[in-house]
Amino acid sequence: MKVNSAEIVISAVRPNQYPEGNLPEFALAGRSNVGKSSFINKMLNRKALARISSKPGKTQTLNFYLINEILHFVDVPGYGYAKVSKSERDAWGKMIETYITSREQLKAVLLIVDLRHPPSKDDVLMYDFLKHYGIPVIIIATKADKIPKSKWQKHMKITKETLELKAEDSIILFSSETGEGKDKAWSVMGSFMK
Ligand SMILES: Nc1nc2c(ncn2[C@@H]2O[C@H](COP(=O)(O)OP(=O)(O)OP(=O)(O)O)[C@@H](O)[C@H]2O)c(=O)[nH]1
Ligand SMILES: [Mg+2]
Repeated sequence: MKVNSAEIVISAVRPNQYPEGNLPEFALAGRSNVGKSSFINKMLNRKALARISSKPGKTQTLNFYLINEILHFVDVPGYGYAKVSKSERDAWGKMIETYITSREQLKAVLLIVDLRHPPSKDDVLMYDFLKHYGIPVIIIATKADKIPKSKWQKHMKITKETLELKAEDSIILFSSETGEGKDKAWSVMGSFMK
């Protein structure tokens, strides 16, 4: 897809702050620092629309981005960051659960995992949580540029097996450095927009 416009619409916590209207929506989930914001920027050809940081835990709210006036991307705060207090973690959990279970515009969750390592326990929990609520999932196995191409398929297999990926869900090898997987990601999202 050619991206002509991309803008942040709102940083929301509660449902009454979510954008109105019926545009299809795709949310990004994944471990803190795994590369969710970088994924959004690469998909949109923007250097820094979604804030990237070397410090984990940067994204704290649900950040809604409007793309080409036809869809929303939602950048979700990452999980698994050790230095987060229990009350912050609980608030995060509530915010995500409310969003996932109430947002009818949500077409699929893009679950970002690190291709270099097997999905973490938290990644597996998140995948199971999404499946429990019947949400379609697109696994984005990112940072592919950090391992040799010869190892890609082996790591993809480990990722699929660790998640026990369901047949209806897809997995896409990705790199925010090189743009690997970008066209495929747009095309899989497109199949949810018909
Ligand atoms: N080499 C390489 N580095 C990446 C890639 N994706 C992300 N990074 C780096 O990983 C770090 C974290 O990226 P972010 O996009 O901020 O991660 P995030 O998941 O949004 O993090 P939080 O918002 O804190 O949850 C940054 O230093 C990025 O430059 C990738 O595909 N390849
Ligand atoms: Mg982020």
